[in-house]
Amino acid sequence: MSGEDQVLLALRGVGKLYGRKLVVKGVNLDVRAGEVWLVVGPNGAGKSTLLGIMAGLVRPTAGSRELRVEQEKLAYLGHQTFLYPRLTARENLVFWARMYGHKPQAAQIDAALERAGLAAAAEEQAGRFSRGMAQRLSLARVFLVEPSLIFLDEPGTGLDARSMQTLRHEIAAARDRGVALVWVSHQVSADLPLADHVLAIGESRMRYAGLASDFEPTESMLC
Ligand SMILES: Nc1ncnc2c1ncn2[C@@H]1O[C@H](COP(=O)(O)OP(=O)(O)OP(=O)(O)O)[C@@H](O)[C@H]1O
Repeated sequence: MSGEDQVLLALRGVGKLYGRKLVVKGVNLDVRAGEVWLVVGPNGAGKSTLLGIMAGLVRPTAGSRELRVEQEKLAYLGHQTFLYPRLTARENLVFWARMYGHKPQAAQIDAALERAGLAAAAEEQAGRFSRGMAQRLSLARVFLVEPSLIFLDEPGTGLDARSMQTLRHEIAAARDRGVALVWVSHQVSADLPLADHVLAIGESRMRYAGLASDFEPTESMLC
């Protein structure tokens, strides 16, 4: 399979205006199977907007987005967890898996809850969860549906060091299965070792898009 064949998502000249405000401009990007992209930039740079465009949730006002996998193979986790508060942790996972057309085995759900550190809270309503527990359940949901392309917007929000470690393992395992992952992060130095590519945006424009190993962040790219 050639590199071009493996492209799961292609952006060409993508831009976004909110009213007259330019938020994203001139983004070109190919995301290939097995790549982990870290999206970095200062607050308000347009990272979430760009991730939303990639995930098909925000319509760009310029350029094109070409998705080369089925929509059902995408998984997205934004700032909101979108859990069902009246459903238990287990029921949330089962419901979500079914939405994606899966018939999850009880053992699969148990394993996902265990990895998320939620085995003891499996039968509790998600609405009672702390921010960290809710985030862990949301992340478990993302990995459970076996997507080809994952978008995570600051997935470390609310996670303690151990959960962050689990998340990094999940990301590495997904990458090794050939899953592509695009990840907005504020913890650049901690997260960079897991990324093989970096997209840096600042002042609405693309500052860098390429190999993580060649990325030399400047102060203005990060804050
Ligand atoms: N729906 C919207 N309508 C109008 N303006 C918006 C909307 N969403 C985002 N913006 C503005 O677009 C700019 C970029 O926002 P965005 O959330 O994409 O940046 P970000 O880099 O993810 O920021 P942060 O690091 O703070 O999360 C901000 O100035 C924001 O206020």
